[in-house]
Amino acid sequence: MGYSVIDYQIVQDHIAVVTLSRPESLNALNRQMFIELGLVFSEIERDNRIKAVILTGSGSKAFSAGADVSELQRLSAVEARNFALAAYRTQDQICSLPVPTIAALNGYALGGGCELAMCCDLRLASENARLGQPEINLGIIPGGGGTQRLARLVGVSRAKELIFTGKIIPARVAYEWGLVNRVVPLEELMETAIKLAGEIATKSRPVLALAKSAIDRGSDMDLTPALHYEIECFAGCFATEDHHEGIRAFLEKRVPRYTDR
Ligand SMILES: CCCCC/C=C/C(=O)SCCNC(=O)CCNC(=O)[C@H](O)C(C)(C)COP(=O)(O)OP(=O)(O)OC[C@H]1O[C@@H](n2cnc3c(N)ncnc32)[C@H](O)[C@@H]1OP(=O)(O)O
Repeated sequence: MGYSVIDYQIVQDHIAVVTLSRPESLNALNRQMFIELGLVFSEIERDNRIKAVILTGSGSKAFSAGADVSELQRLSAVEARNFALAAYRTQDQICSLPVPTIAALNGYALGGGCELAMCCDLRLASENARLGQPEINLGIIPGGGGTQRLARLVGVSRAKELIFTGKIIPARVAYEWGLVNRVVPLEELMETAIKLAGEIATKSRPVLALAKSAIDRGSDMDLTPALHYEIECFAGCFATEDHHEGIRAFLEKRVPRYTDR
C-alpha cells in the first residue's frame, strides 16, 4: 500500500519499521498521519511474520513535534473532540497490537508526539531527544492520553509539573524519570532499536502477545483480578506449540526453534 506521510518497511524478516515522514514540520501529526498510521498498523496486525515494530521519525531533529498546530488552529470544540477521538482510535490500535512496539525517539517528542511514543511498549531515545507536553503554552491541555499515560509512567507529581509548565526535558532526565528505557547516541539509535527488536523477535509470537496482554490489561485492574488474569495468560502459554519447543530446547540444551503457534 502507498503512504504519503509515513514510510513503512520490513527489515530482517520479522521487524517492521514505521517512520513518521513530514520532516518539513518536524513530523507534526495531522489527520492524514493518523489515517495512515491506522492503515499501517492494521496491515501489521494482519501480517503474522512480524514480531516487533519500531516507530520513529524522519530526519535527525524530531520523532514528532506534536499535533500540527496549523490544523489545530482551525478547530471548533466539536471538531477538536473528533480529532482527539480519531487519534484515540489509532493510538488504541497501536497499544493493543499483539506484538511489542518500540518508539525510537530521534529528537523532539512533544505533545501528541510524546503521547504517541507513550503508546509504544518501549522507548529508546537519542541523546538529542527532548520530551514534553507543552500544550499549555498554546492554551490547551494534552488530548491524546498525556494526562493519563504520562502520570502512569512518571507519577502524578512529575506529570503535573510537565503539563502545568510545558517544560521540555532532555533524554537523560526522561531516562531518570522512567519515561524512556535507554539513551544512545543518535547515530546508534536505529541500530540499537533493530538489535532490541531482533532479540524480541527470537521469542514466540503468541507468548509475547500473552505477556503484553498480562502486563497491559492487568495494569488497568486491581491487584487480585490482575493476578487472576495473569494466571489465565500463563495457562494460555500451555496451549501453544511453542511452549513445548521452549521447554524441550532447554532440556536438550539447545536454542529453541519457535514456529509461532
Ligand atoms: C494525539 C492527539 C493530539 C491531541 C492534542 C495534541 C496537541 C499538540 O500536540 S499541540 C503541539 C505541541 N507541540 C508544540 O507545541 C511544539 C511546537 N514546536 C516547537 O515548539 C518548535 O518547533 C521546536 C521547539 C520543536 C523546534 O524549534 P526549532 O528548532 O526552532 O524549529 P522550528 O520551530 O523552526 O520548526 C521547524 C518547522 O516545523 C514547524 N513545526 C514545528 N512543530 C510544529 C507543529 N507541532 N505543528 C506544525 N508545524 C510545526 C515549524 O513551524 C517550522 O516550520 P516553518 O516555519 O515552515 O519552517
